[in-house]
Amino acid sequence: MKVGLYFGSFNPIHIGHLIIANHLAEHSDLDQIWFVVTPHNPFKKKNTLLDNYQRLEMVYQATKDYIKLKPSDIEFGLPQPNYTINTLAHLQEKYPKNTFSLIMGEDNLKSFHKWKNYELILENNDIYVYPRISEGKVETQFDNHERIHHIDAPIIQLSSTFIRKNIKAGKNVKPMLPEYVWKYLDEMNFYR
Ligand SMILES: Nc1ncnc2c1ncn2[C@@H]1O[C@H](COP(=O)(O)OP(=O)(O)OP(=O)(O)O)[C@@H](O)[C@H]1O
Ligand SMILES: O=C(O)c1ccc[n+]([C@@H]2O[C@H](COP(=O)([O-])O)[C@@H](O)[C@H]2O)c1
Repeated sequence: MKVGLYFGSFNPIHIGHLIIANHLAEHSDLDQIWFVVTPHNPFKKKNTLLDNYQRLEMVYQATKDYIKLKPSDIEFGLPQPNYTINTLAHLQEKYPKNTFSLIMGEDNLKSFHKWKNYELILENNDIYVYPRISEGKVETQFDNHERIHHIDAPIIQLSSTFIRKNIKAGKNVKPMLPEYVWKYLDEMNFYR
């Protein structure tokens, strides 16, 4: 089975994440897309980060009606911060018959040369890159790379940071979130 690993903090999952995963589900040869909820991104501080299981529950609820989209808690039991190379090794050992590719926004490709053992990731895995407006440049070493596939799809100007900031400022963010996620965040008073 061909699996696209969509790694993320998902703090919280928003409709942009769903549009991206659904685009890959509909327009690529990936059989499934696993939303891998990351306990701790090595490049990010944890101050506004919700609990792992709360983020996982929102991902579960947001994806449950999509047959090819699955939540994954595989990183919950792995050492933190979570280096993707370690998770890939763990997954490949656990599911030797699967082929794993990565899915990421273009912002992550711009810092990909700083990831642990990124050359090894590229030796063994394809990467699907979703366009995103962000600061910085993609390193030239990644230009026309045979493992890196740029997706031609509508740009989505949405981020979890923007949603968190707007919730804090008391703004209505309902259209940016899956229905369950909006209700859950509202009831729990998160990010206020
Ligand atoms: N609007 C978007 N367009 C393209 N890629 C996106 C978009 N939103 C998120 N992604 C990608 O989805 C993955 C998971 O993202 P993440 O959970 O960090 O969301 P985020 O909106 O970037 O969050 P934050 O604002 O907290 O950094 C990353 O690879 C990120 O690049
Ligand atoms: O492996 C690394 O060196 C590395 C460096 C930065 C980010 N990552 C991973 O990239 C994923 C995207 O994170 P985020 O917070 O942008 O959603 C998440 O799973 C991080 O653990 C991984």
